Amino acid sequence: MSHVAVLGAGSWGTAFAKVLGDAGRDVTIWSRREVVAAGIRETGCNPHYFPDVRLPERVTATSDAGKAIAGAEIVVLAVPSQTLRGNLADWRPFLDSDATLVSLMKGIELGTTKRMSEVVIEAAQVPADRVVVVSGPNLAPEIARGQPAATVAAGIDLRRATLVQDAITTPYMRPYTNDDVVGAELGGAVKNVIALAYGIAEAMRLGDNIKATLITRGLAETARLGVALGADPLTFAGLSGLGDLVGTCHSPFSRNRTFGERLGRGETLEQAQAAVGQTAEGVKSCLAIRDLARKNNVEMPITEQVERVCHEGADPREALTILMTRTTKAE
Ligand SMILES: NC(=O)C1=CN([C@@H]2O[C@H](COP(=O)(O)OP(=O)(O)OC[C@H]3O[C@@H](n4cnc5c(N)ncnc54)[C@H](O)[C@@H]3O)[C@@H](O)[C@H]2O)C=CC1
Ligand SMILES: O=C(CO)COP(=O)(O)O
Repeated sequence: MSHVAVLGAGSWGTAFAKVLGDAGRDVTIWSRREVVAAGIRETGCNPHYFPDVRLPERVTATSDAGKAIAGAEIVVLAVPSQTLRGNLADWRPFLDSDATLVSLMKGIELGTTKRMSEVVIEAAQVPADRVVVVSGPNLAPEIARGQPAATVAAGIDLRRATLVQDAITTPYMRPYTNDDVVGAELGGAVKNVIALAYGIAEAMRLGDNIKATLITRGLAETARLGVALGADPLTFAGLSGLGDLVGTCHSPFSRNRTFGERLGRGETLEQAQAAVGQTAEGVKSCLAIRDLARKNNVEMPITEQVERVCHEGADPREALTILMTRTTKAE
């Protein structure tokens, strides 16, 4: 069995590599920074993300992307959504003509409003059936510690989705296949925006009723956009929809929720960014999702207000008033 390359040594790339290793795969992690790759090789842990989590012996690391990718049957992409296109331009010469590309990203590209699998298809110049999206309630710190979780491997080619499912099945990870790539990706990207709103509500101590409302109406606007783009509405009731939305909103590990809490306490975007450090995809993706919704004549009121708070300096209290005083309508 050939090895798996995981491109990106951040929080999810590292935890995902551990899952693959625990499932019996040989894994090479690519890190942009040699110091991180060397740290993994020398200590068997990723000292920058999970210093207390021992990676399986089958997991190694390099800062040479060509070495990581060469001969890999599965190439996992675990970088920030907004850098993916540029990264793939560098990696394309190394990609095998039949490798399955796995997208872990939960964002929408700024400017193009493309989903991550669309970016992969364009930038890596591969047919759509080679891409599998993995998405679900998968907070990396829990998975790195072996706490149980489930996820979805979504691909239009069931053979490749099953290949990925098999490669990440462990006693603590239960993956399901699905053929709704659009639904899986939108669920993952929009839940980050809703988690920002949830975090704001949490910090402002607005109560549990409004937090439940944000989850429910957030899912409604996610599904509205998804259906307009061809997704199966049922996908949004699954792990990559409701599952991820609830998991992210509830978890103190969520960078998006934490970012929202900081905004809700009155911090600026820059202050919140400096404090959170890691990728909080919703902050940039809220712009792209708002644009995608407008292009498709889909109403996404929560996303609109999150974008105003993040990028237009709107006061969260005013954003809430706008949401609460919209024209009343049927559910
Ligand atoms: N952390 C989590 O619990 C989960 C994250 N995700 C998604 O996975 C994706 C990656 O997130 P994380 O690993 O958590 O983020 P992270 O912030 O922990 O790590 C991102 C990694 O990308 C690297 N990076 C930054 N700029 C880069 C560039 N220009 N080129 C190449 N690499 C660059 C960073 O050095 C870091 O190693 C995101 O789309 C996120 O939404 C999905 C499920 C769970
Ligand atoms: O996608 C995630 C859990 O499924 C991680 O969420 P955050 O990026 O908000 O930490």
